[in-house]
Amino acid sequence: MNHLREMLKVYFILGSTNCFKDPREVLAEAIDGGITMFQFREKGDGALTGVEKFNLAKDLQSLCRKKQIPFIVNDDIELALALDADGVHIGQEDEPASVVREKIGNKILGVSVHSMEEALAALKDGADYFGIGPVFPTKTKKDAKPTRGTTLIEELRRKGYSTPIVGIGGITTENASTVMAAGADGISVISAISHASSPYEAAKILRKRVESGEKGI
Ligand SMILES: Cc1ncc(COP(=O)(O)OP(=O)(O)O)c(N)n1
Ligand SMILES: Cc1ncsc1CCOP(=O)(O)O
Ligand SMILES: [Mg+2]
Repeated sequence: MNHLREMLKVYFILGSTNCFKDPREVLAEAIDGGITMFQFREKGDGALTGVEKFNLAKDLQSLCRKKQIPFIVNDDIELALALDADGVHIGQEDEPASVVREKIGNKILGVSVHSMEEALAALKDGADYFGIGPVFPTKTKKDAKPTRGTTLIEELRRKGYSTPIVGIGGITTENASTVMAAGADGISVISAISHASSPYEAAKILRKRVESGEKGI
């Protein structure tokens, strides 16, 4: 867990409904471009289920393993355990974090939080990192909470909490540096990479922005 902060720098999330070409191709390019962590999130209209979902997850995990990129599963704890994934990400509408922590042992546990109260509860329940957002407007998650900018990230840092944090929601090469400046350890994106004409170039620029803190154009 020592390197969790480093691994969160450019955290790419993908499922088959987020891309216009084969997700395996998109992930392979994103890995070559420099993503540092990956989340399999198979959700939304037309999402795969059953054996098709399992097989896609297995293929994506195998791409991650070849390049030592941590592989996290969104929501589906049983899938994460079946694949021996590196961790899971859950939100406030998913299984309670305390129950998930019991099920997954010392695998990475990410929890979405939207307030100080949720953050403190998640810490008590064993969260390793927070996903905070949507920072900016997003079209990718239909049931996303209202956009709140970087206020919660700033509040947590101002109050001295050092828990690893990623900002999520509407993050692009242009605004990634704002999220880092607020105190995040990294940025989590779907469409900025999955919809890019070159997922390789998009991942490469995001990595550069996160590491240099430079504003994009
Ligand atoms: C890194 C990261 N942060 C937040 C989320 C959102 O999780 P959740 O609120 O459970 O919503 P869904 O992704 O399940 O629709 C995330 N997945 N990853
Ligand atoms: C999963 C999730 N949780 C909060 S916003 C969001 C969607 C992020 O997608 P994008 O990077 O395309 O805005
Ligand atoms: Mg969820």
